[in-house]
Amino acid sequence: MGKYAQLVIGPAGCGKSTYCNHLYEHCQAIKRSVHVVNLDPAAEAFQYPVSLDIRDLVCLEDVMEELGLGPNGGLLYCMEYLEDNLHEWLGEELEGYGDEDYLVFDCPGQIELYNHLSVFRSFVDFLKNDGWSVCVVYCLDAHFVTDVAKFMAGALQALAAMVKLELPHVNILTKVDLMEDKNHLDEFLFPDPELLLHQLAASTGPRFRQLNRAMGGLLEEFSLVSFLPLDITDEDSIADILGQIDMAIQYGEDAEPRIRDELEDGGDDDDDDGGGDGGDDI
Ligand SMILES: Nc1nc2c(ncn2[C@@H]2O[C@H](COP(=O)(O)OP(=O)(O)OP(=O)(O)O)[C@@H](O)[C@H]2O)c(=O)[nH]1
Ligand SMILES: [Mg+2]
Repeated sequence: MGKYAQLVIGPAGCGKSTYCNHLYEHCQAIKRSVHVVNLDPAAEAFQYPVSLDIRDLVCLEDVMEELGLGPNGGLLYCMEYLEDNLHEWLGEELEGYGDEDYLVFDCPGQIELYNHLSVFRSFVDFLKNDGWSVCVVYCLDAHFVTDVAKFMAGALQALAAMVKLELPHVNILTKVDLMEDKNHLDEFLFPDPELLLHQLAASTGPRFRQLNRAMGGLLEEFSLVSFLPLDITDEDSIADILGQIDMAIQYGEDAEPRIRDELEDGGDDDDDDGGGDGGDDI
């Protein structure tokens, strides 16, 4: 069936790890197997079971202590260390995973890691070469939609990651359950640059008009920036998101032929209860 992965990225504290945990629990409930990988060398506690952990390779605390670096410099060092050890460490770890496996990479929150450094580009290139179909899941906190200027900045960051990583890409607006007023939510989920520009003009001085227009034009030209809402209190919300990601990476597309092949091979299935009625063609 193939090997599939999500790379969950986004600004600090936007809800990446919460999304990973929520997705893990949803998959448990629907009996779908996923493995969550911690790629944050500074992470301390997890709500999900960690299948693979960057801290087995490099840990922020040790780096800060041994090299006398601060938290930001230390994190950059850790991620560059990961980049230098992709083949040795990740390659070896991934040998334990194969066809039909689904990994979810919970990444650290500094956006310069995606936009300024080459580590994530090298990381996804490595996964692609190793046969993984990867979808980038870009998380943005719903508080970004309380202010048009903030939203534009967030959408442009998402666009930059999209362009930099060149992968199937899904944007998620997290923490929607915390929004008091959801009346204007749709305007941000499917942003219309013209409308946003109009609102932006009301909150910024006239000398920014051209700059605002250029940024709006950029979003319009790519017409790629739309968001799926994540409300962790609503199970349908995570199911919809997973469905969109499945479509983006064509997860399960060849599942049907596999079932057919198994039936043609005699189909002496071990467990299933009432599944065998007829079964001539599916
Ligand atoms: N109500 C609500 N709280 C959330 C949601 N997502 C995250 N939070 C809270 O926001 C805080 C940060 O969430 P995390 O999931 O740790 O965010 P993160 O993006 O993994 O953070 P870093 O890894 O540090 O960049 C935590 O207190 C979460 O409980 C959400 O969808 N709804
Ligand atoms: Mg996290």
